[in-house]
Amino acid sequence: MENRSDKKDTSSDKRELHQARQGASNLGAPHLPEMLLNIEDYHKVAKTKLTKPAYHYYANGADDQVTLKDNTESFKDIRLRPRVLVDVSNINTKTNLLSGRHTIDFPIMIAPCAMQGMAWPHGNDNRGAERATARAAASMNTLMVVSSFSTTSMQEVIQPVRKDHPNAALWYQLYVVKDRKLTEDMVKKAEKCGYGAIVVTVDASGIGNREPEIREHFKLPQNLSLPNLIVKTKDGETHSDVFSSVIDPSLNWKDVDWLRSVTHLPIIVKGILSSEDAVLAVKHGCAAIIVSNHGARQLDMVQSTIDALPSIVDAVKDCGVDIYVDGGIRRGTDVLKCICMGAKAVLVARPILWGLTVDGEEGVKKVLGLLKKEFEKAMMLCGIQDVKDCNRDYLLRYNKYSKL
Ligand SMILES: Cc1cc2nc3c(=O)[nH]c(=O)nc-3n(C[C@H](O)[C@H](O)[C@H](O)COP(=O)(O)O)c2cc1C
Ligand SMILES: CCCCCCC(=O)C(=O)O
Repeated sequence: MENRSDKKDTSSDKRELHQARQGASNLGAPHLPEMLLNIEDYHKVAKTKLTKPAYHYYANGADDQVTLKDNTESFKDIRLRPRVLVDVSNINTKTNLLSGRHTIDFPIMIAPCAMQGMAWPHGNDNRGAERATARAAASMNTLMVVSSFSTTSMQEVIQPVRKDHPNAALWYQLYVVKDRKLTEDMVKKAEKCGYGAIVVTVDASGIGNREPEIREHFKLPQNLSLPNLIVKTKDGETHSDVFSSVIDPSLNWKDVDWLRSVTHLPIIVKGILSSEDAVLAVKHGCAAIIVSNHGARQLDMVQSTIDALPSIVDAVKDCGVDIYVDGGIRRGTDVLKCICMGAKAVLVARPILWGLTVDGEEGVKKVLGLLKKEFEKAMMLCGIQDVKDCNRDYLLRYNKYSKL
């Protein structure tokens, strides 16, 4: 594929890959995918396969990337407090979403991720990437949120996957664009072709300052396009230019009411970091909230999402809305901490891109499978039989050893 090159491997990337291979061959692993034991293993290999600009676009955060680090590090400040002598011979991770509208096998969903085409390892069919991710989600019985900036149109993602998996659960992530007619058309199209909810992203009035991708002159490769928004990138235009030319920074709560008036689909707001905004989301009729800092790609220096979660849960837990969270989730124990803290489910983005880069649909399935297995094991070893029984008694604030 045009946008891939083996030349950009740094010696430290190569060393890491060699060590990963070495480690696995010491364990007698037969070939590469077998020895990718965790999300970080997938990340290391994906880094060697992507072009440098694409890697930096996917991996990095805004400004000094303080929040990017916090998103993962904050999980370490929370420790688990297991209970013993509980029958954990059957672990139940099935999760209902949006008052039973969907049931997923385990509470880990795929977050909206723009431009997956750059992570597609199988050459020419540029519509393959998001389709592969959708198939992987469906075959694992979980849910994918498709980005407005997908490199495959929303219809071309959902139609083929629904042939094999008629109940495949997909939501459409909406960027509200200046052209409200186009926004409305996107929403109506999503409803018509079978998406189960509209996830409106509210933390991107402009694109964050992501210096590594600016240094790498990142832009969408010529062989890819953004068909949902009918955006054709012009020569010399950065993706940040494209974003500012289409996205509407005047977006406000009245638009959420307007969105509700143009569709029957549930509206989910993505990008909530304060309890005040969570309460407003409930007042404006949203069906769910995604606690998110956009993978630390927008405003640096905001709270990590696991730290923002408890006060939001406390503010709206009795209001009948689902609360989901994303950001820095890389281990099953991270998932468990989120669910015990009060989230109904989590979403992951970068781990999915690493899986897709390494092995297409299979890679995404493996990544989801790894997280699922780790989550089940964490539940089992914590003495939790059913996701419904997760609560804050299983958590400790590490530094103070105090209960949450
Ligand atoms: C490469 C990339 C593209 C993204 N594109 C979108 C997008 O189109 N819409 C959106 O709402 N969020 C987008 N996000 C944010 C994710 O949906 C999610 O909030 C965040 O990345 C989760 O953190 P994680 O990557 O640490 O799992 C993107 C994230 C990444 C890494
Ligand atoms: C012109 C394409 C901009 C896509 C922005 C997608 C996004 O949300 C991200 O975090 O990146």
